[in-house]
Amino acid sequence: MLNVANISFSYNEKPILKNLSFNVQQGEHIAVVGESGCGKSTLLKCLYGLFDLDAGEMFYNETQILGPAYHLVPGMDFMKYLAQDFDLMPFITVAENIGKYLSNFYKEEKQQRIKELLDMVEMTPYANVKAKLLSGGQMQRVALARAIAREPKVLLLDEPFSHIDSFQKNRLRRNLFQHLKQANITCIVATHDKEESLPFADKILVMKAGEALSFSTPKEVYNNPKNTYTAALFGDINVLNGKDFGKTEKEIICYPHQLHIVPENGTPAMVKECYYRGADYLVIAELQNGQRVFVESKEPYTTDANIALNLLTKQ
Ligand SMILES: Nc1ncnc2c1ncn2[C@@H]1O[C@H](COP(=O)(O)OP(=O)(O)OP(=O)(O)O)[C@@H](O)[C@H]1O
Repeated sequence: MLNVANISFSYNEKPILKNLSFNVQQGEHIAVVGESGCGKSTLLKCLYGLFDLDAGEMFYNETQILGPAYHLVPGMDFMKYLAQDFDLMPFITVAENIGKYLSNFYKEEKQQRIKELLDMVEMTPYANVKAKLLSGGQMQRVALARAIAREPKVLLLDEPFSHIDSFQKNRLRRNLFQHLKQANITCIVATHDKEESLPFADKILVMKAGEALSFSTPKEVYNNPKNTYTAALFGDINVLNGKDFGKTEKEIICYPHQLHIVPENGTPAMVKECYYRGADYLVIAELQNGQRVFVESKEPYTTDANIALNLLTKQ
């Protein structure tokens, strides 16, 4: 188990992490989410032992995670940390980069493992290409394969798919996260992308200005966001006055798919903008009090069309 207890950290006296605590069971997948600059990367670096904490403690089972003041070479050997820069060796091949930390003693096993990893990140055709000739997305895939080559106990990933195009991203995520689950590797991923946190994480840590706002399952965080900050991490949101929609609750946070356009007996609104999104349309409509709201719709609407809205929430 990874146990993080009341940790705080500052860069040059500027407080960045503020009294964070959470526990992660072996094999769990944690997504760390929050607006840019809230401290996600700094948290991963602290967890890896790259910095000395101002306060608090971190343990992996009985081993305390300590910073550079206690280690000649910072970083814990049972963990792998994949930073946003990939740090590949440019003049050796893709296969050699992936096998860099694998033992040369068992040559056949090493080649087999490299083959498996190349397959997983869909880089087999590039096995013999020098790393310096790869695109950013290809480098990121090789760096991912290298990070898990020796099966760490804990894997820390900072925006691991940021350079990978959407054709490959989803498949790659499924390949990687399934592999980590099967191998019982604990995985902590800093991400901006709800497609990465909601489907794969066991728990989501929501951070704001270095503090933990919540640490809960994706369903709980998404369905019952404690505040507009949390809800807005998953896309457009509406903050409605419940009374405008026949509810008693005063302030209601809802997503565009929870507002439905109905034929009649709804809250009147006028369409202002309409955007095609592939599977549906995002309609921006104005209520009679002037508030603009986001509504998901199967049909397109023209500007100035009069519509009626129904709010579907638990309240
Ligand atoms: N080496 C550093 N020295 C001083 N301040 C830093 C350093 N690295 C980061 N910071 C500051 O610490 C804060 C947190 O940065 P961090 O990179 O951890 O955020 P983040 O949530 O990962 O952001 P992003 O999502 O944009 O990657 C920011 O205000 C940043 O400017």
